[in-house]
Amino acid sequence: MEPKKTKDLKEAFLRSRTIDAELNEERKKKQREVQLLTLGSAGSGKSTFSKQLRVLYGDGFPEAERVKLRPNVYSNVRVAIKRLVRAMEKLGIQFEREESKNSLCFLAGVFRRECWNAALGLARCCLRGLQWLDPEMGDAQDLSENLVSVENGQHCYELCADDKLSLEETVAIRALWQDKGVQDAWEQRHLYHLAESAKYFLDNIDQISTETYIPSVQDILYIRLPTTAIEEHEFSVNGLTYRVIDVAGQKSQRKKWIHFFEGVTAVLFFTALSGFNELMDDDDKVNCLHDSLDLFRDLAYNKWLEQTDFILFLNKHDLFVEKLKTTSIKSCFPHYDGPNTPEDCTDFIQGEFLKRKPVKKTVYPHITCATDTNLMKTIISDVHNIIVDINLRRVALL
Ligand SMILES: Nc1nc2c(ncn2[C@@H]2O[C@H](COP(=O)(O)OP(=O)(O)OP(=O)(O)O)[C@@H](O)[C@H]2O)c(=O)[nH]1
Ligand SMILES: [Mg+2]
Repeated sequence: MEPKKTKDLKEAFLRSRTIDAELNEERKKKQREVQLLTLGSAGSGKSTFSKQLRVLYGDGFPEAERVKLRPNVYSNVRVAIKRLVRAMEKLGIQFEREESKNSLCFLAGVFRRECWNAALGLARCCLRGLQWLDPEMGDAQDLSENLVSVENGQHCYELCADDKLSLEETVAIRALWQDKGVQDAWEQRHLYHLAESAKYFLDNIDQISTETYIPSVQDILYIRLPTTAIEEHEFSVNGLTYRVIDVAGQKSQRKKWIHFFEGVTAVLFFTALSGFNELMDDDDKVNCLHDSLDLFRDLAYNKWLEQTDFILFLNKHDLFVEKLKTTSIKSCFPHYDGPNTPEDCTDFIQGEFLKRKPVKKTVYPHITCATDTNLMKTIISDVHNIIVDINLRRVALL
């Protein structure tokens, strides 16, 4: 019979070999899998980046999927025209043409229906509050967050997402968009909040209102639909599995982000360069770029992200270049005294971000236009190489 000591040794050896094999398998799996957390203010381009991954490495939005997004295009058109008209009131701008008032009257009926929908949304929130009184259903925090997001107009994108744009509505919207007063309000959009893609959709109102309209991939990239719940997407990119976590950028939603800090391979931080002369949608006292800089600093110094590298996307560069033709970044950075060229201004803003990180933290900046698929293909390929590097270092430490 085998002595007990030898038997124990054999068993211990086998156990250790199994553990080694499991660790090896785990390491290999980790080597192939990266967790990417997209962070940044509302509207900075986080979801558009995920959409580009889907275009380039996923199913590319097949027609059946694109049809489903048609109501979102209509919703963007309605929200845009409503905000433009409201801004005219606020800015004291008059319609150029008398007939525009009739168009507005007609649309007011549509907007009223929307108000009913909003009231319905609030009623649903109240119901949730009542459910909270019963400890087994919902929670109070959920109620207050929903109320905040209704107040911020976050839900209005979903509330006016009818599946049809009637002929009368199309005619009225087109007439208003062509009115000089509305165009003046568009020119002054930095004074209130309006999605930049408004022009893209309003210019194409004739095409998108046809019965046979199916949004193109480009249309989908331009749709503005604020993220309201954390979304996870998985893509296979050059042999790596990307698990991308897309969060809601609104101020009221940011406290939820911390739950996703653990196990992150890299943070993809998005900022909208063009926000330098804009106010936030959810806090109209705060400049968008200043908010983004503060947010970046808070995250770069966050102790849970101490070991995590950041990839910084200086996004909406196309809109930034356009704005610089008429506006100086001095409105945002009064101490800036360099030339107002896109190169100098981008360099300066990049420097402002890099100033707001701990010395030891690695941040990889990229200048991007998230709606441009060709450009993003190159950017994602560069970012991929960085992610491979980060991942190799991370796995070596395991
Ligand atoms: N012109 C232009 N538009 C962009 C760019 N990046 C994003 N957009 C548009 O900006 C809007 C907001 O982009 P999203 O990707 O939804 O922003 P987000 O960061 O996910 O916002 P939240 O979900 O609210 O946190 C969309 O209408 C996009 O089409 C860009 O580089 N250039
Ligand atoms: Mg989003």
